Amino acid sequence: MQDDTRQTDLQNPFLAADPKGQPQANPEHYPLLRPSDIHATYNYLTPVTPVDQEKGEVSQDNSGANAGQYNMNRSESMASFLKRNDRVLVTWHNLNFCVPLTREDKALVKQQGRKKRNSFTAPLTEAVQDPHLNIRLVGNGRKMKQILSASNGYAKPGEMMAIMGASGSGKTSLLNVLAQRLSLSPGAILEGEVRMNNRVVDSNDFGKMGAFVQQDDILIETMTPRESFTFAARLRTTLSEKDIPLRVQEIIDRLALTQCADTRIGGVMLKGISGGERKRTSIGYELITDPIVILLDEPTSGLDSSTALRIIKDLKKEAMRGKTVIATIHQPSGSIFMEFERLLLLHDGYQLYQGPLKEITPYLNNVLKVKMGKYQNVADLIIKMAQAPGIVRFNLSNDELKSSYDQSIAPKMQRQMDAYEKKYNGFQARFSMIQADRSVSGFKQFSELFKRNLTYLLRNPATIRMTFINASFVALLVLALFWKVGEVDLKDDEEGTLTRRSIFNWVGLSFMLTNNIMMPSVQNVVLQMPLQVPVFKREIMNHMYSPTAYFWARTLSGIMIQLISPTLMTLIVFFGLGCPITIDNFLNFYTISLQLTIIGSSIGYMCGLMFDDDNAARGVCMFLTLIFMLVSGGLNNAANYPPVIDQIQYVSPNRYALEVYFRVMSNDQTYPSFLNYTLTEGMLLETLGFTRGYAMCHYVMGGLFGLFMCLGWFVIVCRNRKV
Ligand SMILES: Nc1ncnc2c1ncn2[C@@H]1O[C@H](COP(=O)(O)OP(=O)(O)OP(=O)(O)O)[C@@H](O)[C@H]1O
Repeated sequence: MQDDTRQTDLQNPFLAADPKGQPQANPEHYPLLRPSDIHATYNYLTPVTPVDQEKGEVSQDNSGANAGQYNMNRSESMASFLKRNDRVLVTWHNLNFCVPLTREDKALVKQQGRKKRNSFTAPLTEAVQDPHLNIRLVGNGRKMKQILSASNGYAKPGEMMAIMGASGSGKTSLLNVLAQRLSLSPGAILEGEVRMNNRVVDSNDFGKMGAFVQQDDILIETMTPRESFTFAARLRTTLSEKDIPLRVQEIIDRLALTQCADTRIGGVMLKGISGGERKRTSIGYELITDPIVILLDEPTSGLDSSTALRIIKDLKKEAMRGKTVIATIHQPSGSIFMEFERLLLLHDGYQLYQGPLKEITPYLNNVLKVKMGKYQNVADLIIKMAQAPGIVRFNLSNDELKSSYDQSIAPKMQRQMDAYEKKYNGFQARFSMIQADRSVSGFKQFSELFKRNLTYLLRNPATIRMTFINASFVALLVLALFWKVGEVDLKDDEEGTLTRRSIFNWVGLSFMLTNNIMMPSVQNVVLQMPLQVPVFKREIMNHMYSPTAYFWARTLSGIMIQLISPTLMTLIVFFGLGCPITIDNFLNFYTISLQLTIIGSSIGYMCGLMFDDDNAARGVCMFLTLIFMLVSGGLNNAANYPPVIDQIQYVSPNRYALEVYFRVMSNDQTYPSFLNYTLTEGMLLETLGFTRGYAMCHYVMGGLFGLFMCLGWFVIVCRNRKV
């Protein structure tokens, strides 16, 4: 038995260079397990003889799967199983995928009102079928939209498979099902199985050994490709700090990103690398983990033909390294189309063709009797055929395409799939470098995310500039309105006019400060939340880090930037208000401004995480801040609220902040004597209902910060517990 060399991909022993220097899968180098790795319960078989005697693909397969075979102990975890496998046959069996009806679907169903018994029966349903909308009734009589219907198929290692079909035919849904990304479709029902090397995968398995490249390039725009790859390598691989730069450079070279490796990725607001480079960066971000299976949703969309071809050729190289590559593709050029080995054609969730690319033309000519022009692009023709069969041949219908597939292709495909499953059953090779079980500590996840988010914020000039401009503008406005309002001599104010005026000013000042610090801190966070949510969703689905690590890193780094605002505000405003300049007053003023800011941010995070819809998040934030403002004691006397409203002021940060600002102004003043009594600070505070005191206000503000942060953390954990 050969030795299982546990090498990294930098010295991939499974590749042999062909004379042109292209990496080639080398069947002779597939290592088997070391004797020490053999679990006692593995039942080793002698090298497998070709399992399928049928002429065709299986007997011609040179993927090296015959090198050895064992039956996996069912109690063994998928993680340890996959560690021994780097060549994965992906198969899927009888997939029926239904999603809840959208409001538009329901309206359509109502309109059509025509219900017909469904011809195919799956245990899932009793059914009603409509020609435009596949409706199924699930167990409890609920109607659902069927997106994939009895889909079977396989993709082999070393090959690239194209999934084609018109828009809405179910390509992305199939890819999502293969990647077990079911959390993207809440309420969806999936029947059938996805297997890898004949082992049924569950929702946690794919992220540990495969990669999914989404259609949209979801990247942090202020980072460079090199920084992005390094971040992914730190959190998703077991490579040492010494090896990470080498691995990153290897990916950069492999995807020809050298020229832009240190340029910011950019986005809508920030010019960065080109569209093709962005797409290759997205692919590299996933390839950094050296995944065994690579799924890509429309990797060429929006790119010019030469860039698209280049990307497909890059992917082809990955397939030649022994990876299983499956990509959905929409109207490819002839040259791109010819790079694929295998094709799956979908229409409304049904399969119309599946097999080697080279067999599509004979199938069209001989079975479907479709005449092709000499220079016709086959890819164009089959897309047209899937959309409107009558265009490519008179009288050709979708029903004929389906029945032709069922009769001519499905049985043979099924036999080949069974044969391959036997052949790849438990096939073993080198260790995968993806972290099967996340071994990066929670603290490491936190520190990497903290660094990334801080860099993101600091490199975002607009954010920093706006923070400075906003804080300075508000501070100057406050000074313009309340310049030296604390510097009045009340001593001989026997009429009390000056005193009333001053108290009115101090309350107004405190109210304005409270709102102008709280509101921007809430809004800054809520407005920024949507920018990073797609990145979070993608990474959390890849199990890169935990929601807890993300939450604390994101909020604490965000709050650090937010602290600029109250600091600037205090420095500009405090000395111009005419309040007694003492250390105590300054510290109280500054501390309460900081506390108000961080509470505002925590409310923003809590609401931003609670809703997917930005408008809903903004709406709830506005509502909360408005309520807190109304019970702050700035608009009416804090001692005189009606009973229910009175309770709200206990959780209103504005209420405590306003009291502290007022105390700073009223502190150390010399109060006048009237006919019957002498006004004191205590009397004044009691009359206005500001009776909590400095210490209590600061403690409660600390508690409220903790409360809103914990609520935000609770929301993010609950909302992502099923990912
Ligand atoms: N979670 C869902 N809820 C409701 N409808 C859905 C859901 N997922 C997919 N669909 C619907 O299923 C159909 C197939 O969607 P899918 O995204 O798989 O198509 P596609 O072939 O990838 O299309 P395109 O090429 O335009 O991306 C579409 O009509 C889509 O609106």
